[in-house]
Amino acid sequence: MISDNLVELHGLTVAFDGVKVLHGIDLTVRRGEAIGLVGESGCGKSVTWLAALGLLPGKATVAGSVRVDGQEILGGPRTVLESVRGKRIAMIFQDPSSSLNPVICIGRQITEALVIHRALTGKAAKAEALRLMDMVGIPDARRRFDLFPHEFSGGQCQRLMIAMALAGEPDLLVADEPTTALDATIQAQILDLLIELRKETGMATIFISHDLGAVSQVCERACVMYAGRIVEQGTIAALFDNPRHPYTRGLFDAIPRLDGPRERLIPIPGTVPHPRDLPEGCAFSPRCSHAAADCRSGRPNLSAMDDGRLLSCFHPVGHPAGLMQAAESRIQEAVS
Ligand SMILES: Nc1ncnc2c1ncn2[C@@H]1O[C@H](COP(=O)(O)OP(=O)(O)OP(=O)(O)O)[C@@H](O)[C@H]1O
Repeated sequence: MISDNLVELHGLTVAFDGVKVLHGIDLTVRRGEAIGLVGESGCGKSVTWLAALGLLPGKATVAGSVRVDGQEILGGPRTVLESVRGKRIAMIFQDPSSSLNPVICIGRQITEALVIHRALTGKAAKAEALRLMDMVGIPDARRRFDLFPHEFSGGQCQRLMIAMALAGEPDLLVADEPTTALDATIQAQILDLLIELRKETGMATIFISHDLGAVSQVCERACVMYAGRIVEQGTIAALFDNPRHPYTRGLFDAIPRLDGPRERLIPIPGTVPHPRDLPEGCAFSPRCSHAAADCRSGRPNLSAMDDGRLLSCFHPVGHPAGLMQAAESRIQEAVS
């Protein structure tokens, strides 16, 4: 029987030149689901997936386990990793130039991906490349098949990068800040495209973003990362309505809200520590207004709460599960 779990990360750690930047990430991605990874710059969001896909430079030391459909891909033969990368799991980045070759026309680049991942050739490969260009919303694909990346706009290059990623019919698309470099209207279009493609193909999505609003549109679940660890994980509803880690709350307080009276934005004081200089105990404690002596001496484990979320905090904020569930059922009643 095929398990519901598509990708399982267990104790994933990464060090660069002996300095640990990722401290044992555990995360299960189920088939078809969309999970957001959020946190300030430098928290380890990108490194998590670059490590899982063997895309980090040679100086990185990666340990732990990455299973795809139960098969270990970390530290195994290169052929196993290559059979997964691009085909089972594809990754797209903020900057399309990291994936698109400027001196090869777009049609050929997508066709080559189809040759590699799906062994399509000739007319069949071209027809499929055109279908993918059409699917990601490139108008007049047939006429633009022979154009080069610089002949497309930034948003269209992002769409073309997504088309290349789809060439292998991946089970999981990892989208690393895919909209950050785009203006607001194009950002919204790319988000809609990701949502549509997931509906159409049933692929799972990891959405890495600073933009909590975008995460809530695309994902059902989110992981909040801080200093190389997951500090809170739960459904979008649970995290947005009732953040329990002071860091999650801090991220929300620091963004403008469009859905209510304009409140003062409260930035989180201080900055993310350098991985070389992590404080004792909870890494967030020096920036946390709720921190007590125990936070500075010990580090809380990531543990399951009554409402199903995972939390790593000795002194959570917000409401315990019971109150939250009552609030959720009131919301349900109000909308039904
Ligand atoms: N190639 C590298 N060599 C050394 N350190 C690195 C390398 N890549 C990442 N790091 C370090 O690993 C840590 C995690 O970086 P990562 O890029 O995963 O953060 P992030 O949460 O994705 O941030 P951003 O949102 O800015 O991309 C940071 O301290 C970063 O400086």
